Amino acid sequence: MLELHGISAGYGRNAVLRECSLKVQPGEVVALIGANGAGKSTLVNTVSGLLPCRGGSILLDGERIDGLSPRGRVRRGIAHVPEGRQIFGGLSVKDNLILGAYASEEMRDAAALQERIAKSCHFFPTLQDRMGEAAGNLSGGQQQMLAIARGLMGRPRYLLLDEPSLGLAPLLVSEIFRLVTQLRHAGLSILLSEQNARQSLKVSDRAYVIEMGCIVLQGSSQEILATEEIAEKYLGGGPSAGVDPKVQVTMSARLQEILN
Ligand SMILES: Nc1ncnc2c1ncn2[C@@H]1O[C@H](COP(=O)(O)OP(=O)(O)OP(=O)(O)O)[C@@H](O)[C@H]1O
Repeated sequence: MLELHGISAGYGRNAVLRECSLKVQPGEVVALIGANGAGKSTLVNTVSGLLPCRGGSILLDGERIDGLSPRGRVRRGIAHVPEGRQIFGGLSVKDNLILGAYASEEMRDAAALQERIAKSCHFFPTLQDRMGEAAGNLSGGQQQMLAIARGLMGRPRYLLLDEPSLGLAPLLVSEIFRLVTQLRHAGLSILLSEQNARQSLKVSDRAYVIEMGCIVLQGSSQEILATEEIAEKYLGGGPSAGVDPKVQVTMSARLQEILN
């Protein structure tokens, strides 16, 4: 199990996360939902070690990992698929994948590496066909697939997906959420950070809502989907909503921004 206990983190004088606690149990998909700037990426970066904790602790299977380097955490089975894909556009698809195995011994064994690439691309046949191409030539959706496949190269047990649907066309967004379910069936436990609240609640078991660096609500995703306040803030209408579009127009700009 991955557990965060009272995590605080920030940038310089900007304290962002305030005593956030959260857990991902084996086999679970857990959604972390919140508006732009709520602190989702900061929390995910703190789990993967890109950002140090200023307080609290992170445990994996009961052992503290918050003192480990990002590489050490990859070795313990945590992969981070960052917001914005962060692929290397000038490198080939294959080289981007190989970078995902940087923490692994298999980096030095060509046959093992090849096998790892094949396994990581199991869900992404398009990537298999475009191994030699520059990653920058891929579409946004394909780049997101590549970022996820690169994460799988570390053979993770826990996958941190930061805003995987961001900037994608609606059809691809649905594809990404279907993929989350497939990855879960393949045995991965997933922390899914998303602004797309409705779809992430539909594919997750449990969810946490983060506002201004604080976890303000947690529960089963079904419960949260049915919560009036959440429906109004994040889903564009009440839970029973035969939502009148005229009512939606009255919602604040901030709430509109995070509608699906
Ligand atoms: N590198 C940074 N330096 C300083 N402040 C930052 C940095 N990254 C994020 N912040 C600030 O931390 C707060 C939380 O940002 P964060 O990116 O974690 O939010 P988010 O919920 O992931 O939203 P988004 O969807 O915009 O990424 C914001 O106020 C943001 O301006």
